[in-house]
This record gives sequence, C-alpha cells and structure tokens, in this order.
Amino acid sequence: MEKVLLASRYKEHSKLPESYILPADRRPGKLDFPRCNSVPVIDLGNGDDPLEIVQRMLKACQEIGVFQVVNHGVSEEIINETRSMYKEFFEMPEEDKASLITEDHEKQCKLVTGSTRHNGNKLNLWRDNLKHPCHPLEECMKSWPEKPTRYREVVAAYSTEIKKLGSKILELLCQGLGIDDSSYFEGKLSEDLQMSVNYYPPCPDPSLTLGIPPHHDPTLITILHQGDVSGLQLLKDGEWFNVEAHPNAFVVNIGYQLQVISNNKLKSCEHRAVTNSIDTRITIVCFLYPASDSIIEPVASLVNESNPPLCRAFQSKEFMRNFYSMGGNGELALHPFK
Ligand SMILES: O=C(O)CCC(=O)C(=O)O
Ligand SMILES: [Fe+2]
Repeated sequence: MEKVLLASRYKEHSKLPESYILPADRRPGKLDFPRCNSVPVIDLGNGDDPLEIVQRMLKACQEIGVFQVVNHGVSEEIINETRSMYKEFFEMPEEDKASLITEDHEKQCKLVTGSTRHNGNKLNLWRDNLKHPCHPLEECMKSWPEKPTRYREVVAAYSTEIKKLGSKILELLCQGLGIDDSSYFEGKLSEDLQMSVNYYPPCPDPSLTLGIPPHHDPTLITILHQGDVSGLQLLKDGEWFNVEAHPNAFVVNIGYQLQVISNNKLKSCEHRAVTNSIDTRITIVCFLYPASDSIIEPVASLVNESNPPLCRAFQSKEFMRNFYSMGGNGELALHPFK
C-alpha cells in the first residue's frame, strides 16, 4: 500500500522522490509549452447552425483529434458535485481506500499507483488513479467505492449524463463522416463506459516526471473534464502543446478505434499529462468503448480507390489485447489486422 499511494503521500515533500524521476529522454523538461490554438471550443447549445458545428468538429478531428465542448447539456451542479466528491475521495485517510488497492485482475474497481508499464519500461508516474466500469450501471455500481457515502449516487448521475453527451457527439461525427445511418454508433458500438479519475498532487519538480506518458486512447471517444488546472498536452507536428483548461468545457479526444472506423479520416491524437508544483489537479476521464465483442472495421462508404481500407475487421477485444501488450501504441496494436 505504501507504494500505491506514494504520489499523494509525497505531496508535502520538497524533493521529488528518486523513484519518480524518469529517464532523461522521457522527461517533459521545459514546462512553458504554448497553448494549442487549433483546439476549438465548440458551443453545442447556443442555437449555432448544426451544420457549422459538425464542420468545426470534423476539421478539429481531421487536423488534431481533439476539441472542447461547452453548453454540452451536463449541468454545472452535477459536474461540481462530482469534482468535489472525487477530491474528498482522494483525500480520505489511506485506511478508507485500502480495500480498493489490489493486484487482483478480477476486481473491477481499482485504485492504482502511478506506476505503469509503457513500451516495456516500468515508470513511476506522479498520479493516483481510480478506475471502474459504468456499464451496465446497476450491476457495476455494486463494485464502486462505498465512501464517500454519496459516491454511487453522484457517479451514477454523472456517468449517465456523459453517456448522453457521448451519443450526441457521436451522432454529430456520424453526420460529419457522411454515414447514412445516423444510428451507426448507437448500441453495442458505443456501449461501454469506463470511469478513470486521476489525482495529480503538486509535484516538487514537474520537469523530471509525468502524470501520464505519451499515448493514444484506445477508445471510440474520451470525454475528459480537467477543471481549471491545465496539464493535458497534445503532440502536434512533433511539438507538445497545452490544451487550455476551461472549467465549463469537456475535452473530447478521438480514440484509436474511431480512427479505424473512420478509415483514418478522424485522427486520434497522441497526448500526455504533465504535473505542476502549485495546484492539485483532478481529471475525470470517461472512456467510451465498443462492447468487447463488437466488430470494428472501416465504414464501407469511407473506403474507395484513393482511401483503401486501413485494416480488416476485428473484434474490439482483440485490438484492446494488442494495445495493452504493445505498451499503449495504437499503430502497433493495429498491425496484426493490416
Ligand atoms: O489527466 C489528463 O489530463 C489526461 C488523462 C488521459 O489522457 C487518460 O486518462 O487517458
Ligand atoms: Fe488519454
């Protein structure tokens, strides 16, 4: 347990523990990265022309694979309640969280250390993370934390709202891709929702460590709330950029499986999380996945002579297995299906 909660335990210390110092070629180094001006903030609820919304989304997904949404329909009250509940959760005494720390792969709800395997190397990362599935809701809730006492009620409401927002975004992307069947992503293809909440305490030397190393999300889409502390960075043209924190916005990332379905028309972006020395940062990340036995393949109408199919059809779970064994690299995970 000592190892697991190290990041939050070291919160008060002035020096970064050795075990968190990354090899020189993996450190973020300088910290004053510029903001990425091409991540648009798209207003979903202000009566803007739906066609224009779809075009802006599509452009962002083609160029960088990330956009932010405001007026998204998830109430401020639910967001604030969820954020304050998670702050309380991560700051509870360790004995209240001990039962969630487990190596047991069968356990659905897990509090894990910042340690991760990435490209075969074990790295210690400056974060604590709580993960659990949210679908089917009633069933999954039984495995969720019992403390804070309002946990299950709050997260059930939050995840239900995020699921609705996810459907709305997928419907708009479906239009943007010109897929005739507007319900293409409904049902099994967007059935699974995983909650993953990151707690990054202030870090004594953010230039030497990372919160999360560079990766693509293996999802359909990811809907992330970063509150008012930035730290999410994306790689564009070989350089890192900050995604500006808008407290009312959700960041939407195109996941690798959606890149495949769109036959490369929508791009999944490589991103990472950096730490800072002043503010605790909490990010609430909802991963929208296809059901594990869904068939993933490029949409037929997006395949033609100049855009040959990226790969053959596969089951979502086959891709996920590869993705994890390839250290979070989407391109390598897709290779066996080429
Ligand atoms: O916390 C963040 O800003 C990034 C989180 C992320 O990329 C992830 O959980 O996959
Ligand atoms: Fe991610």
